[in-house]
Amino acid sequence: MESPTLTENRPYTVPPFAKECLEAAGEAWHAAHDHAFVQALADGSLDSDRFRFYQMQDARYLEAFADATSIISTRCTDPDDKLWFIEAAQMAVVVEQELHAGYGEELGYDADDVAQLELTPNNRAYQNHMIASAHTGSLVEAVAAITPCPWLYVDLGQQLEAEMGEVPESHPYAEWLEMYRDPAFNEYMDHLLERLHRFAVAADPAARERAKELFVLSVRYEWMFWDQSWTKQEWPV
Ligand SMILES: Cc1ncc(CN)c(N)n1
Repeated sequence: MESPTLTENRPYTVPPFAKECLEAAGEAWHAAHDHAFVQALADGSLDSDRFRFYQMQDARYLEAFADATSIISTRCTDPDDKLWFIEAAQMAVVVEQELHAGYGEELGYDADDVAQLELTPNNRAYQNHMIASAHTGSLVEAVAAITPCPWLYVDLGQQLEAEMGEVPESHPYAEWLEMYRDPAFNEYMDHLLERLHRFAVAADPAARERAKELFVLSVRYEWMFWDQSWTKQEWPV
């Protein structure tokens, strides 16, 4: 089935700059949706070792996402923007803790195991990319680098919902699938994409171009995150 990911049909507003970013990411966006890890996660055939690998790396990734959004909050001058990014950081930490509590118990790891985990090359590179953009980019660049994280998953959750319908209780990854199709994310996306667009309008053309590049890089890193979990990536030396 052709993924509906580049169409206009989303239950939240996609302002012009966000649309430009999405179009720039085109092929990588589709590739991330179509990765073998995602297909296996959706049809339930993914082995639990790969899922465990993904979840543990992801718990650490979400800590970096929370750090990046916290840094962005310090760079916002508008109090509503500041608060929104603080809340986004808080939400990422809460989600991470829920993942530990739920899948951690089932898959046999705890918060200490996650803390001691060696990050894969791809995870480390993605984290550094977000944190560096948050520190050194203009506001629109900083936000562009963190946007694919929620957007790609929300898009994927809604695409899978359209394809699969209700998730059977017996599905091994039902909780994960249910989480990213939660309609509460539509409001989150409205707020995030509105800010991305507003910061782009306030930026100069060169910063807008750089922001688009950072957005595309994050989409590529999203593909690489699935891939590292599929191959259980290790450092080559
Ligand atoms: C790597 C990654 N990207 C996105 C998400 C969804 N917030 C996540 N949990 N992990």
